[in-house]
This record gives sequence, C-alpha cells and structure tokens, in this order.
Amino acid sequence: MIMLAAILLMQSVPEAPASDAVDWDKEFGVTEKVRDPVTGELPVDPYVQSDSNAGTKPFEGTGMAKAFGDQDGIRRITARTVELSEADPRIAEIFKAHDMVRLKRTLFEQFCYILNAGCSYSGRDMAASHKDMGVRMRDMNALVENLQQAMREENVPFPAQNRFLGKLAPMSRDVVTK
Ligand code: HEM
Repeated sequence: MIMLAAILLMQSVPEAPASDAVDWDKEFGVTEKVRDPVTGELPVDPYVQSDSNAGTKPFEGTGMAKAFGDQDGIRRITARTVELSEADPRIAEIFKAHDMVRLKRTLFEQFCYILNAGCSYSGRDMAASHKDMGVRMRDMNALVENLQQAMREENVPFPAQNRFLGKLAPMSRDVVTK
C-alpha cells in the first residue's frame, strides 16, 4: 500500500516546462575554448607578433644551431623539456591547466630563433606568457634542470649549454612572480 502511494506520488510530480530551463553557463559567462581542428591549439587573446617577444637577440653565425643539432635537435630538446616538466612533481601543477600543444610549438620557435637556426618567433613576450602564473625561483630552477637533462640527452656540448642558459637567465625577471 505504501509502495503504491509512493509510485503514484512519483508519477504526479510535474516536469518543469522546457521554457523555464535556465542556461547556467550563459548566466555565469562560462565559455569553453575549442581547439583548432588543424593545429590542435587553443585560441589566445590577440597580441602583436614580433621576434622581439622572444626576449633576447639571436646568436650570430651557425655554431650554436649546429651544437643543438639544428632544427631537428631543437625540436626534440624543447619537446623533451616540456615532457619532463609535465611529469615533474615540483612543477607539473603549473603546466596542467595550460595548452601544451601551443607551448611545444612556441618554445621550439623561441629556441630556434635565439639559436639562429632559421625560425621566427610568433609567441607572446615572456611577461605576458607568464603573467599571474605564480612561478617562483625554485620552479625556474626545476625547469632549467629539465632543460639541462634534455640538452645532455641530445649531446649538446657543455660550453654551448651554458652559453644558451646565459641568454635565458635574464628572462627570469619577467617569468618569476614578483
Ligand atoms: C627563461 C625561462 C622560460 C622561458 C624562455 C619560457 C618560454 C615560454 C614560452 C615561449 C611560452 C609560450 C608563449 C606563448 O604561448 O605565446 C611559455 C609559456 C608557458 N610557460 Fe614558460 N618559459 C620559461 C619559464 C617557465 C617556468 C619556470 C615555468 C613553470 C615552472 C613556465 C611555464 C609556462 C607555462 C605553463 C606556459 C603556458 C602559458 C599559457 O599557455 O598561457 N615557464 N614559456
């Protein structure tokens, strides 16, 4: 008897008419970014593209590009640096919420441009890219260790590794949160 009453009660609950349904995503201004079907990258806010966004001038001559294995070597080194950082418990959290497809492309372009290996840099400047990310000096050190490992794995000679790190070091002023 109680069972029957419960079933009748459940059936008599009126369904909300479709016109009353509230689009909460719209109310709260929630929009989901969609990846570009060709590049696989998420869109970013408009910015002015310039090689000067790379944060430093390129090396002269072809020596540094050769030491890094030209574009193929640079691509492997940047991809490996990102891969190691995504798996590094010290800094993985920082990378999780961001677009690693875009980062692999722009980091490659930046390194390739700086090493004078025949690229232009199309990414954002270092201050804009790392704004509000909360990067601390110890996070920077972790990333540098991962880059050093990636360079070692590609047999980049030690003096060339250090010359390159010397170019990147001043950028920490724009990357690390003050
Ligand atoms: C000198 C050191 C560094 C250099 C040269 C560098 C370079 C770059 C470049 C070229 C971009 C892409 C810009 C763009 O999307 O337009 C980027 C973005 C990013 N970087 Fe760095 N970075 C440095 C340090 C760091 C550190 C220490 C961390 C964290 C531990 C970090 C985390 C990220 C993340 C998560 C993004 C993606 C941002 C986004 O998609 O909005 N970077 N970085």
